[in-house]
Amino acid sequence: MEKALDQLREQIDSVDNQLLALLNQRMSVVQKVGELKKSNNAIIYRPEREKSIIDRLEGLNDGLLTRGMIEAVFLEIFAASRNFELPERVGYLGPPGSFTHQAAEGRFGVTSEYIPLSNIQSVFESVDTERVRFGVIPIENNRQGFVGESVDMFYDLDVKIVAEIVLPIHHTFASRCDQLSDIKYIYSKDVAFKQCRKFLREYFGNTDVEIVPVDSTSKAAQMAMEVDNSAAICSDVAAKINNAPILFHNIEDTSDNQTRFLIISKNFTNKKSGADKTTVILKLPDVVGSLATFLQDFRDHGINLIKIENRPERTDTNFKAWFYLDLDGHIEDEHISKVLDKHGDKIKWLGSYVKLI
Ligand SMILES: C=C(O[C@@H]1C=C(C(=O)O)C=C[C@H]1O)C(=O)O
Repeated sequence: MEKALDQLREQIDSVDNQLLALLNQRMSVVQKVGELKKSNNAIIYRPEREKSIIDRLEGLNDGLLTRGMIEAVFLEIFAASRNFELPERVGYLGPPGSFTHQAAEGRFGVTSEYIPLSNIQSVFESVDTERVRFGVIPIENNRQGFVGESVDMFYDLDVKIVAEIVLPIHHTFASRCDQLSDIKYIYSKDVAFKQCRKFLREYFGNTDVEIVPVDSTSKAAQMAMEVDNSAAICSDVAAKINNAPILFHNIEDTSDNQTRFLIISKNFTNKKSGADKTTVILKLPDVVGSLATFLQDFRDHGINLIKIENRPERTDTNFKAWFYLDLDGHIEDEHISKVLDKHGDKIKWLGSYVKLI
C-alpha cells in the first residue's frame, strides 16, 4: 500500500507543479490587465466577467469537479488576482465570525484586507466616505424578509450595489453556563432571534429569560463570554473564535434558512452579464394611483418585478413611505432604461448586478 500511495502522490506533485506554473502564467496576464485598468482608471472588480468565466468552465467541465468546487477554487483565484491588481479594503458587519464576515471572505478571498465594523450603519458610512472600497451587509432572509437597517441606509446615503451573495445560515446556541436554567440573558441580532423562534419557545418559553438584541451575532458571541449567566445565538465560527462552548447546533426554525448579502461600493457600475437584477428606490407623490401608474408601465414594457418592499420615510409623523424594488434585467436594457428615465425624478438607481436568485 505504501508504494502505491507514494506513486499516486508523485502524480499529484507533478500535477501541482503544472498548476503552479499555469497559475503564475495566469497571474502575469492578470498583471497586464491590472496595468491597463490602472492607466484607464477602470474598475478592478468585474463580477459579471467572473461569472462568465465560471459559467464557461462549468460548460466545458467533464471531470469530477462539481460547479460548487469550480466556483470555490476560482473565486479564490479571482480574489488573489484582484489583490494582485490592487489590494482592496473590505468593511463588513463584524466583529469577526459574523455570517457577513463569511459572506465577505467567500467573495474577496483570504488575502483581502478586512475591516470589521460594529454595525450596519458604519459599513454604509465607511463605504460612503470611501474609507473602504467595498462593504458587505446582510439585506434579506428567505424566511424573515428584509433587514430594515440595510434598506434604510440605501435611502439615506449614496452608495451602489456591486453584487449579491447567498449563504445558508445555521445558528448555534453558545453559553458558558452548564445548565440552561442558569441562563438569564440571550444575546443575538434581532433577525437571528426571529429565525430561531421555535427553539426559543421550546427551551425558554416558560422562563423569564431576557432576549437582548445586539448589533450582530458575532457581537452576541463576545457578550456571552463577557456577561455571566448569558448565552448567544451566533454562527459556529463566532462561537469558536470566542471560545464560547456550543450547546446546540442548527437551532434555526427551518433547515433551508438562507440570507442574502450585498456588496456595496461608492461609485460602481457593472456591465451586463445576461442574467442581471436592478435595484431602485422609488418615492412616489402621495396621490391616487401613483403606484398603479408606475407598475402599469412595468407591465407595458415587460419588466418583471422581483420584489417590492415598503419602508417608512422617518422624516415626520405622517406615516409616509417609499419603496425598495428589485427588477429583472440591467439598466442598460432598453425596456428598463425607458421606464426608469420616464420616472427619473422619483427613482434612485442603486445598481444592476449579477442575479443569483
Ligand atoms: C483580471 C481581471 O480582473 C478581475 C479578476 C478576474 C480574473 O482573475 O479573471 C476577473 C475579473 C475581475 O474581477 C479582468 O477584469 O479580466
